[in-house]
Amino acid sequence: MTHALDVVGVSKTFASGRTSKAVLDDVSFHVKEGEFVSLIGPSGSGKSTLFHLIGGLEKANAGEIRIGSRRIAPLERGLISYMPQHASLLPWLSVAGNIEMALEIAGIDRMEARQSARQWLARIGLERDADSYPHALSGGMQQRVSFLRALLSPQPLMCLDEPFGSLDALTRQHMQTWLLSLWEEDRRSVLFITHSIEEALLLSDRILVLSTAPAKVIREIMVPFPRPRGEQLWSDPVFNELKREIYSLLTPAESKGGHS
Ligand SMILES: Nc1ncnc2c1ncn2[C@@H]1O[C@H](COP(=O)(O)OP(=O)(O)OP(=O)(O)O)[C@@H](O)[C@H]1O
Repeated sequence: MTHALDVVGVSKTFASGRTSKAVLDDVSFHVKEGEFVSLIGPSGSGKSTLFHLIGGLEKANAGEIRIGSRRIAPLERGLISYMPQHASLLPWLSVAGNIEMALEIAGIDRMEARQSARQWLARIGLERDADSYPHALSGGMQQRVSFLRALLSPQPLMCLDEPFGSLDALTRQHMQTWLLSLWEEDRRSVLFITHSIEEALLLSDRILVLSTAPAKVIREIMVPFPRPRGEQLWSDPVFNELKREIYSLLTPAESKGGHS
């Protein structure tokens, strides 16, 4: 079966002058069609670097990346839809204009894009902000528009790089349940970076835990909760067990007071 993404034996070392830093060491994993996979790992473990390799912004030293059935050439771009940590909306276009542009890039003609953008904005509760410019929106609203742009982009794989990292706790929680309900209606293949164990457990079908750099995948966790999911998960004992398990994988032995 063809996967949405295959990362096979990928290694990456950054060299600068005489020094070099190995960031990824023989990393392999895949994302199935329609699957939501999260990457969680210590700070500096190369999660964003992986996205840069998949998105063609950096070149791997070894290994292969396939999107769908296509092996991507080094530095080949445009094959994924990408949502960064900070909303990257076009400041000179209105909110509706930003969405229309994503639809037009996806091949929808201008008149239809105009109509469809308004309908989508209504679906995410932003119909009244259609004519505003991005700078006039709150951080959470900007991220909703940014997510919608990624969702409407034509590429089948969405790579979301800690999209809620800069939001306050309450807004973040709202955004998680919002994303979940939208994604559950229209299951795209997603690779999601997060630092939050709860967020990964709430959203994902599978979680890949990375080690410190040079990073390897040290654990794959199948998330067993049925969908649709909601805040009832917080009180599920299995949720708390998995949370503890991931936490202990991410916490180095010395900071737990043990010896390795
Ligand atoms: N272009 C680059 N040149 C040199 N070193 C780099 C470059 N990009 C990333 N690095 C280094 O690679 C390592 C991994 O960085 P990366 O941003 O991928 O980690 P991360 O897991 O996404 O971190 P965080 O969770 O803190 O966002 C870091 O030590 C970083 O300094």
